[in-house]
Amino acid sequence: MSALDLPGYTHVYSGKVRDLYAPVGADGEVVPDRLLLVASNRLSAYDWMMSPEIPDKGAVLTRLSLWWFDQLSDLVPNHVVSTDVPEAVGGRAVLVRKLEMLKVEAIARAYLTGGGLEEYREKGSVSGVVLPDGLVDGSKLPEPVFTPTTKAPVGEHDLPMSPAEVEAELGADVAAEVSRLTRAILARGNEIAAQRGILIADTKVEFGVSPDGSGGLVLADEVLTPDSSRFWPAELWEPGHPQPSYDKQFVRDWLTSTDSGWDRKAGGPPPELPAHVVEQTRAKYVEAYERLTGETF
Ligand SMILES: CCOC(=O)Cn1cc(-c2ncnc(N)c2C#N)cn1
Repeated sequence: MSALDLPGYTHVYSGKVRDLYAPVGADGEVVPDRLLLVASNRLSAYDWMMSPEIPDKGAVLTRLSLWWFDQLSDLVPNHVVSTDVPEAVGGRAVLVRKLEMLKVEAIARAYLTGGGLEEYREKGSVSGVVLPDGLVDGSKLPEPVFTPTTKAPVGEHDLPMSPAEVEAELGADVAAEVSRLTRAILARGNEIAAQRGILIADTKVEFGVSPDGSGGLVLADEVLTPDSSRFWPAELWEPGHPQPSYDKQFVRDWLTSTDSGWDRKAGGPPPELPAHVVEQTRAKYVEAYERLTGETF
């Protein structure tokens, strides 16, 4: 991905679908306590970057994340400073407080699938939490479970962290608070989402602390979006097999159909997405936003 030339900002880092910039002062120095978090229109599926991009995806997910930060403000403070951002990224960027980020991917699961299901099938537990017998793909868990991972370097996979490893990294008190907050955020998310026809199977949040050590945990990054979480359509939930993705199913279905001509196992990149798949996918992001927030995109 080529970084944008944003007057007044310098590019810091690019993830798969989002980019970080730092504001530069009139003196040409980087402003030390702010960052610009930009959501692209890029879509990742099956660990490949899709082409073309999905129009408005960045703006929809930015507005959804801002809405969730507000819904969660009684639970935890957040890093949002302002949406007064350069026109080139208007609507899909947020000016945030620069924090010292915890070196733990704070993941909570309300439904069992993916890596959590694999661990359960091996051990009867996930991240040290023993689960009831007989759970299957898509089973709802008795309550959300904290299943943290490392923050792996680019190109490597995040690795599960045991409770002891999390405590060694964060200290016992902060580890307990990160676990409590992550589970509370997912529980709150599902209280709201389930009423609007969406199940949030799991989510990844990130916390930071103020560089001067003042205050407690601050919720950062993005929150409860289809990029950081598994969104499932509630009306199609049926434990016992992989659930359809709320937002990525059109892409997955087309890529795995004969129409695409793609052989995922062959290891080559996927073909360009056809216009109808791009449009249907955009519509699902807008639909998720409008159903959850009650606002028109
Ligand atoms: C490419 C987008 O960034 C990330 O994926 C994760 N990330 C977040 C930070 C961060 N660093 C300091 N302060 C913050 N408020 C944040 C935030 N959010 C760095 N990487």
